[in-house]
Amino acid sequence: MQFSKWHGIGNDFIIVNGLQETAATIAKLQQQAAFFCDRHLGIGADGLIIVLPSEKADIRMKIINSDGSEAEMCGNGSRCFTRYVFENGLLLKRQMEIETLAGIIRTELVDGNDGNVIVRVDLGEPKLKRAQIPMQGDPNDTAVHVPIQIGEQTFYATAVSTGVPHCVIFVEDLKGIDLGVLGPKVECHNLFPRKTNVEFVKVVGKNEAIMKVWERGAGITMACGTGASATLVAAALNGLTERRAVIHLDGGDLSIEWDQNNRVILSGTATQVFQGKCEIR
Ligand SMILES: N[C@@H](CCC[C@H](N)C(=O)O)C(=O)O
Repeated sequence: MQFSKWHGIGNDFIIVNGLQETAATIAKLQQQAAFFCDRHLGIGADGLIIVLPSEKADIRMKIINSDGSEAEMCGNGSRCFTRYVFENGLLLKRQMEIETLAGIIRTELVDGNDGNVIVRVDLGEPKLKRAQIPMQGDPNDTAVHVPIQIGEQTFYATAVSTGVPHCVIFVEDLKGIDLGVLGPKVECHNLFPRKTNVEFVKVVGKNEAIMKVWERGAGITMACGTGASATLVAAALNGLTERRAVIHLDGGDLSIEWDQNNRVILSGTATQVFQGKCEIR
């Protein structure tokens, strides 16, 4: 089977054109996703993306995490997917509608100033998980910023879904956060019955923040597009940033805007690394 390896600022994916594969092969591929994503025994990636036909949109994206679980959506993956389907001639449109388990997202290929191709993703409206804790002074409203207890430590979390669940925690001392220890504890905290992606964030200006991510089903990754988007929404809601900001991640920067129509727009690069062939058993 032919595959391509792509990354969106270091968040990397194996992409397979499922349009030319049988349903049986796609099922096997999905079952073996964890093996293909394994960095020692397989190709190595944070996730596996399969291109499929859609009856509701131009095309469908299936995204499987490196542990084999299926995610509803993927921000960085959708940028890679958009360039992949365009450059391989599977869809000759610079603006496309992509069906995902989180609904239909809209993407657009845009020529950047520096010669880079930028992919813009309209993730739709963010959803807030409002805790049943009355806000001070307003008994009808409920908090978006809630305490979460991890061992001896109490953090304040803002839960936002941008297609997949995110728990955003603002901290002053990002270097003091042991992501490998705290990430899985927050991911599996009982506040999140379907688990969650986890972002620790230091805001460094009204239009700028630094983010580290522990992804549900993948662990520490160099970047997360829906996570950077959830971070911007959480920061703006908490009055920490404006509604447009650059989020700095280990693999590079993403530009996020939460526009006046309540839609979250993510922009960044998508890069092909190599192509190859693998055997499906
Ligand atoms: N890396 C992604 C998110 C992928 C899905 C996530 N691990 C989940 O299970 O929710 C992104 O760029 O958004």
